[in-house]
Amino acid sequence: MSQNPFPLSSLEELRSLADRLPGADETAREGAIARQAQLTKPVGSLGILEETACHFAAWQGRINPEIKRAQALVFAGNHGVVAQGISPFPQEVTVQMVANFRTGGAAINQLCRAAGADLEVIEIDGLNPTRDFTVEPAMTPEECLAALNTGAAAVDPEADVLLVGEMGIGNTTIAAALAAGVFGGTGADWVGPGTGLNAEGLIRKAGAVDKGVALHGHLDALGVMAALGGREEAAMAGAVLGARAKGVPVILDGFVCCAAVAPLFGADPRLLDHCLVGHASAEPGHVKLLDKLGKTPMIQIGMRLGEASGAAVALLLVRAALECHNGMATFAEAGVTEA
Ligand SMILES: O=C(O)c1ccc[n+]([C@@H]2O[C@H](COP(=O)([O-])O)[C@@H](O)[C@H]2O)c1
Ligand SMILES: Cc1cc2nc[nH]c2cc1C
Repeated sequence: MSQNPFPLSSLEELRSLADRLPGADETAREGAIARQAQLTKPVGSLGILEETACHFAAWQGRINPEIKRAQALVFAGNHGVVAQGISPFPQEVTVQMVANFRTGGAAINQLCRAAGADLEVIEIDGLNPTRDFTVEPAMTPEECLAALNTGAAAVDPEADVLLVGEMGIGNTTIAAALAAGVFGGTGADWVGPGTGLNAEGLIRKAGAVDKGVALHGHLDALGVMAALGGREEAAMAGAVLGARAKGVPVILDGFVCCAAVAPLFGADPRLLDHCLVGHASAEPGHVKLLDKLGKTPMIQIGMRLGEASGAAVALLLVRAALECHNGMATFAEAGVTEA
């Protein structure tokens, strides 16, 4: 296990970071798989609950993983590209929803209570909007790095799991641009209605993504993160890496969260190995993006809210998975005849 490499001093460091970050504990994973085979159920009959328990064993480094402290981080940011008319909501909704998170009135407050997670909301750069990527790079590499380091620093090393989410009017356009910038394709391939954009707006949104990709799409995955991304997206990428450095498994949220970490995958796919994807969002780009990232979502229940809500619902299933894994009797203990 290596030293905590944060704060990073340049985005370039991401290229070799996977070699400096801890990997999975394969002995713990094997032990968990062996335990699953001995529990009083036909092998495989608990479906993804079994794989989930083994994932947590590998990334917590113990055969019997536990969740005492679940940390949910919601990063908030604003985006210059809203000037292109790509969201039905005005930019001031970002700060208003941050206030709603703080007073406990948002969906994520209720879901964190239901799932037993502690919520923290972090406004990146005081919600100062990025620049409009259809005109110029959204961020300088230095601004992007600052947001990434903020995200990495926010992770509690005592947490047993991290849920990652965001709030930012316009950021489904950022997500589409990041997906196109990292994996190719046109704006139309990656955009969707987000918070409820109409058909005319969708054409503008796809056009904005195409314009941004034409301007900045020649850049590599890390260049794309700064030029087409957003501050809360960079912070989410940083939190995912900070969690890896601190030995904390991660549950990713929807389209925006997964697009935020796509540049990490572009730099080195191993950087996402400790992450589960909580759900498949109804935003149409998400399922396509998960295919590119090689990730299977835990659930698909038509959610498309963001703010870590899908990750919080998935945490309920992770808790169910670990209760079974740790609490069930083996065939030998229960005196049940094996196949
Ligand atoms: O991540 C998703 O799957 C997702 C899908 C649709 C909407 N959102 C949320 O909606 C906001 C962005 O939507 P928009 O239409 O303003 O781009 C932002 O605050 C996200 O949290 C998020
Ligand atoms: C009301 C509202 C709540 C949200 N939560 C995450 N993104 C959001 C966007 C809007 C518009």
